[in-house]
Amino acid sequence: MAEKMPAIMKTKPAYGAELVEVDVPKPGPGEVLIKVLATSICGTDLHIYEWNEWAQSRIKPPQIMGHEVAGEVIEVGPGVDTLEVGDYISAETHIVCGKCYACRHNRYHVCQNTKIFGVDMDGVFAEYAIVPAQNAWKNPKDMPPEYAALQEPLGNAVDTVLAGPIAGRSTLITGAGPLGLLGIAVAKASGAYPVIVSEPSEFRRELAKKVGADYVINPFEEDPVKAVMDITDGAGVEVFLEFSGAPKALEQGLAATTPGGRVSLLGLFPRDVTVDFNNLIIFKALEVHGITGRHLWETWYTVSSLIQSGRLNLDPVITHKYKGFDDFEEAFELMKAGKTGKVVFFPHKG
Ligand SMILES: NC(=O)c1ccc[n+]([C@@H]2O[C@H](COP(=O)([O-])OP(=O)(O)OC[C@H]3O[C@@H](n4cnc5c(N)ncnc54)[C@H](O)[C@@H]3O)[C@@H](O)[C@H]2O)c1
Ligand SMILES: C[C@@H](O)[C@H](N)C(=O)O
Ligand SMILES: [Zn+2]
Ligand SMILES: [Zn+2]
Repeated sequence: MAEKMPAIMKTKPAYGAELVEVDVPKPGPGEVLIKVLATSICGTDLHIYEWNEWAQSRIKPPQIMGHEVAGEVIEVGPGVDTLEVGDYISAETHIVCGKCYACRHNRYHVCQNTKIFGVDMDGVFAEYAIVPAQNAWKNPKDMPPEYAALQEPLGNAVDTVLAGPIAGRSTLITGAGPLGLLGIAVAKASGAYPVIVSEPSEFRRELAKKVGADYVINPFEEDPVKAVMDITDGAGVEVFLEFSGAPKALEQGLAATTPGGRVSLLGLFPRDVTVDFNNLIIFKALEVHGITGRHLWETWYTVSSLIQSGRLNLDPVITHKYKGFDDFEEAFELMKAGKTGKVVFFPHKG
């Protein structure tokens, strides 16, 4: 095996990243080394690339980027008895402590000591990467690597869509970025109807339709609340799923939700938001969920089963595939311009 490998690294506290040659790492106790078969770009990677305020406060360059991954175990570190060479795995990216108050209540998804690959330590945008054995998820051998890598963000979408009943429920999804598109796929596979999507980008509205949205709305050209009321005969939607992080979308979605309906919020807002709590939430008796990460490990079982069921329409979500990392800057710039769904790298060119 090679001793050096290419990796996309955040080398400096500034915009961008570099493709560098680094040593192939050695797995320490409790870790495995994987050959990365597929790895996809998350919005968080874009924030790190752009070096926004959040990235500046959290990331300590130099560091290999990336956290969504599928790979084959090629070396097992000391003390690992749950994995062996040849296993085909994906990874839960949250490394949880198992000791804090939340963990001891089985709320690992809100562990207060969470560390994340590619955020708090070297990540997976490389030919080989280290994964702690406790974070590995074994995949069926016939799952395509690009789907296997998508399981992590799919977990975010599954927790958002399935935070309450969805089958046969009218559903509004705001934001059809990569996460919202996965949300549409999960909602459709789970029997939601009609699925109404509000998204300003024409490119992404088209993708939303391909994934299965029943109606798409441009919120910059028509009033989404009126459009939802027209589609639902004045009732409003039973389920509102927020995937945009846009304050206006939150307000419109709450207004478009039927009294007694369910609201699940995944999108992260760029600043504090002001909402008319009395009229839009309390007097409407809405059920509101904040969504973060994935439930360990229930969500992974659901995600894996949904993919294996063949009912998730994922192909239109994956808009860009790259062999190797040579064109990584193009990939990030396209994603930044909103001209992509999910972008997947296959690090090994052969
Ligand atoms: N809570 C979590 O654990 C978690 C995990 C991953 C991502 N996120 C967040 O989820 C959100 C979605 O992630 P993504 O990668 O798809 O982001 P993204 O920025 O690519 O997608 C957001 C989409 O919302 C659209 N949008 C903008 N204004 C809108 C409006 N007024 N109404 C409707 N749509 C609007 C944009 O055009 C874009 O397509 C982000 O805010 C991200 O930070 C949260
Ligand atoms: C870090 C973030 O991007 C990751 N996808 C999560 O679920 O938490
Ligand atoms: Zn992510
Ligand atoms: Zn913990």
